[in-house]
Amino acid sequence: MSDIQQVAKTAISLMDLTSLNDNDTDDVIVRLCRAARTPAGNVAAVCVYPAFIKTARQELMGSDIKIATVTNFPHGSNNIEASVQETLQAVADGADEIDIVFPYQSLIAGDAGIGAELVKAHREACADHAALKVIIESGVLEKPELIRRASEISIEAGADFIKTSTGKVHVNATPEAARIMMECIRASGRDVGFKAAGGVRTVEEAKIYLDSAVEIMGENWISARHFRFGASSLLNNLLQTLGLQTNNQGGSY
Ligand SMILES: O=C[C@H](O)COP(=O)(O)O
Repeated sequence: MSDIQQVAKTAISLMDLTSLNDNDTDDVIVRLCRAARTPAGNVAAVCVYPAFIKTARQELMGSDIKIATVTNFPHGSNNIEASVQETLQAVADGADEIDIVFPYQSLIAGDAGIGAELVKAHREACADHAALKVIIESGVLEKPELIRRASEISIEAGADFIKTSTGKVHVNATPEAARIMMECIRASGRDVGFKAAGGVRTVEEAKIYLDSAVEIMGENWISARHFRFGASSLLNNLLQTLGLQTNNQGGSY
């Protein structure tokens, strides 16, 4: 197996195979869950809207593939009570992982406190039942000091992962933001993971993030416990890199 094929195989095992479209249906999510079991091994998780947790649960029963969902999504409101209700419901419905959007607009406006409070409240809501992944929307925060601040606040408040992006804004994951975020994880000394999400579509792009992760966190850190790709359109490219046939010609979920 060539180096790039090894990257493709690793990236499959680290993928949150995502469908977060307004026109998603049960059928779309069933197909997503079937695609999640690839000839090169299972992806780490599927990521779906809360309305489809039960469908995914049923389809993935008996597999090791986690069910991730999104709350406070995609705008990152500062409404703690409403967003916590969404998370509690998602956990009750059987989500294994909750990707919440940090109130990034509040941080840009100078309020760091609300982000800390919101993440802490979601930490409590997830308790030991679900992993908490915090989306900081790095492309909108834009400035390195804001990306750093949102990462530090989220880590301090109990995030299990920090995640770059919703995939719903103009600038999503970038290698620069990824480096800043992983450097914050390293500096914190905490057992926190990183998720590059939004706009990652090729094995070559995936390799850039993995190379940075190895450089900053070390090779042993790379596993689904610590590193994920959130992607709707990466899987076909990885399977093609491995010389495996795919039925989904569109390459996008
Ligand atoms: O969390 C994952 C993102 O929403 C996926 O974004 P993407 O559709 O650009 O791959």
